[in-house]
Order: sequence, then structure tokens, then C-alpha cells
Amino acid sequence: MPVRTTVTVPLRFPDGYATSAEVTTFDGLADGREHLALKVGTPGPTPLVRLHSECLTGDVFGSERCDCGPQLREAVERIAGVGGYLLYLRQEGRGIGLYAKLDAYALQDQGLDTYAANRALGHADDERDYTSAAQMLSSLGVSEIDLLTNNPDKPAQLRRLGIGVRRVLPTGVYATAANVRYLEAKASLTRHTLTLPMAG
Ligand SMILES: Nc1nc2c(ncn2[C@@H]2O[C@H](COP(=O)(O)OP(=O)(O)OP(=O)(O)O)[C@@H](O)[C@H]2O)c(=O)[nH]1
Ligand SMILES: [Zn+2]
Repeated sequence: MPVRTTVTVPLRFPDGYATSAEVTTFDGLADGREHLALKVGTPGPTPLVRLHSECLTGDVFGSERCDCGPQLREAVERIAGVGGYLLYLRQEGRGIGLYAKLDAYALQDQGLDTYAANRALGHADDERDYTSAAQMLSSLGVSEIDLLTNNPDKPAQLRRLGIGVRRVLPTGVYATAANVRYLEAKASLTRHTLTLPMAG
């Protein structure tokens, strides 16, 4: 997939943490979405990579219904330390879109778990496909990575797509009163590697 543009962007998080990223865009990715690659630090031959799925409410507004905002921050900092890439994937709501995710939140407020809520809306538990992510890595000349995730589906899909995953490194766990049921569902139903405090 051809690289379209690369620009340098200084980054500063609300708590003052600052770094710089090279942001790359692509033409012709498999799903036609406007995904971005952020190169942070100086990547070696097996860079640290995070596939971050878009979450407007968590990434931008700081919603504590999920753990996406703190995971994004952590990923940029850790990648800056060793050199690598954060792929910001436009897969809002595990691929179902923002409006449907908010519909799913409303169902969760009535007692459904995060996956049952998706199914009640006619969606699969997780509709994300990482073909475009693999294409982006290949375009960047990356064939083997260390992957920052608790989600076993990400390394499994990437390996099937021909990307070598040398090590899978867990992210931090950011439990709050508002997201603990969500994190429990991820740990028990989709085998995310999360160690949670026992829910009261
Ligand atoms: N459909 C749906 N999507 C959600 C919900 N909460 C968060 N998301 C989306 O889930 C995606 C993030 O997925 P996570 O499961 O947190 O993380 P992951 O990518 O699977 O795994 P990690 O790499 O370990 O973080 C983002 O696209 C969010 O918008 C929810 O209740 N319902
Ligand atoms: Zn989120």
C-alpha cells in the first residue's frame, strides 16, 4: 500500500507529557478508512507497536466507561521509550461505529454486558479486521513486531496476515468504578489478559 503523506506532529498530553510523532497516512488500504500510523522515537528492526482502535468518548472526552484513554497515553509513552509505531485505527466501537456503540452503552445500562449489547443490536461481538493494519506495517517496512495488547485476537490476526509477532506485552489495567464490569467481560468472555480487583 503506498504511503500518502508523512508529517511531524509535536504531541502534548493534558498532564504535560510531551513528545513528537511522525504521522503517516496511506492510500488504498483494504477497508478504505483513514487510519494513521504514528512513529514515535527511533524504531529498531523489531519495533514496539500498538494497534489502538478509535474510541471518541475515551480518547477525546476522557470517558471512564472504558480504558482507552489511559491505554493510548501509556502506549505513546512506552513506544517513545524504545521506538515504534502506534497505529490509530478508525474502528470505533470495535468496528460497529460511534452511534451503535452509544446504543450499546444504553443497553449496558439496562444490564447487558458489552458483547450481549452488540448482539442485541445485530452486530458481532467484535467486528474488527486488522488487514489494513498489516498493510500499514508492510508499507512502513515492518515485518516483525513486539505488540502491546491484552487482546489475544490482535496477535492471532496479525500472524495470519503475515506479520511476525515476537512478543506480546500487556498494557496496564485502568479499572474504575465505571468500567469494572466492562473489563470483567473482556477478561472472562474474550480472554483479555487482565488482572482485576474483585468486584464488590
Ligand atoms: N461495541 C462496543 N465497543 C466498545 C465498548 N467499549 C469500548 N468499545 C470500543 O472498543 C475498542 C477498544 O477495544 P478494547 O477491547 O478496549 O481493547 P482491545 O483493542 O480489544 O484490546 P487491548 O489491545 O488489550 O486494549 C474501541 O474501538 C472502543 O470504542 C462497548 O461497550 N461496546
Ligand atoms: Zn473506549
